[in-house]
Amino acid sequence: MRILVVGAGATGGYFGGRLLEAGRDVTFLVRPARAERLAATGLVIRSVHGDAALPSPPTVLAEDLGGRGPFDAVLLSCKAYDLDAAIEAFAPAVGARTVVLPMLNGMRHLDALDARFGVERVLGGACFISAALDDEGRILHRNDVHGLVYGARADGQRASVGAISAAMEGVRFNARASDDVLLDMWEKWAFLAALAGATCLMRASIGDIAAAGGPDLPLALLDECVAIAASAGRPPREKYLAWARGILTAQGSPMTASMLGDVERGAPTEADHILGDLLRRAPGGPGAGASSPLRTAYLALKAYEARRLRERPGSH
Ligand SMILES: NC(=O)C1=CN([C@@H]2O[C@H](COP(=O)(O)OP(=O)(O)OC[C@H]3O[C@@H](n4cnc5c(N)ncnc54)[C@H](OP(=O)(O)O)[C@@H]3O)[C@@H](O)[C@H]2O)C=CC1
Ligand SMILES: CC(C)(CO)C(=O)C(=O)O
Repeated sequence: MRILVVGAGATGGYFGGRLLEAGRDVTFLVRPARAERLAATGLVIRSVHGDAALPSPPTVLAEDLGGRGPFDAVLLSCKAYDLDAAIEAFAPAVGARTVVLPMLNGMRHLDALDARFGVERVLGGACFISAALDDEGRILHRNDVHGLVYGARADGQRASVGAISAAMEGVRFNARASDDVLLDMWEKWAFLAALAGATCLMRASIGDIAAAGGPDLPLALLDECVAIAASAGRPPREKYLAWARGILTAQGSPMTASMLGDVERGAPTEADHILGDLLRRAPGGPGAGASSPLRTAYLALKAYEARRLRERPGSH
């Protein structure tokens, strides 16, 4: 299976790197700066599950992709705000039998991918990991979770899902084909939105929020997100919710959403994709819960973005 991994950042670099480590036919679609860095240093992963140093990982720039023919699978790992440009960049790799497996958080990217390639080309997917790049461009795996779930969204995708499962056999992460991948995505989205909303609003970890006596905040956010998921016909399973509530209120937990890392670095965020899109889908419309915690968290992030753009005009 020829796999094109779009982006070699935290998630693309980790899961693509693990596939490459296992000897799979992987090429990374990257932009020039990342291509230069990977050529100089290789792809380096630091993880509790074992480090990897992959010299000269195969890379391709968008302008050279046209001559490479269609790939069998595209693993999409850009941030949501780069989605439109990324779609145009990898489109030449998508042929009549290619499937796209997106790893982004949230859901709205599915609409953009379906519109460009057709739903029959687009699987559902989500990844479970906490990872980031360090100053040297190495991938730091920051917890002990490394899962990738994927599954069919349309008739006729069963064979592609089977082929992906075969390609993932023996790799150093947990791969799982799901019979209800949209539910998996909604569950992760509801949890992440609560985590991102609470940790970005408080600029603190889950443990710090609990120590301040505020674990009701992530729980209220979760309840709101769960109600939106339910109104979309995808109520999270009780077992998942029990897990999520435990994580969101754990004493001493250093957990934050990767979005807080983006804020602390002064980087753009996926606030619209993760929080704004949930609000847009809220029963009664985005304005219905004017004083809702989700709306407050979203506004805090939009205010951060407004300030960022004011202070750094011309940035993303
Ligand atoms: N980090 C985490 O722990 C987790 C993240 N996620 C989700 O995964 C998604 C990706 O996040 P993450 O991996 O952290 O993000 P990163 O910013 O670390 O990586 C994204 C990569 O995509 C690349 N990219 C963007 N546009 C293009 C393009 N047109 N062509 C080629 N490469 C491109 C960027 O390249 P460049 O280097 O040139 O900027 C960057 O390296 C997000 O939706 C996030 O919410 C999900 C679970 C955990
Ligand atoms: C919650 C987490 C770490 C889980 O994968 C995540 O997706 C993120 O912070 O972006």
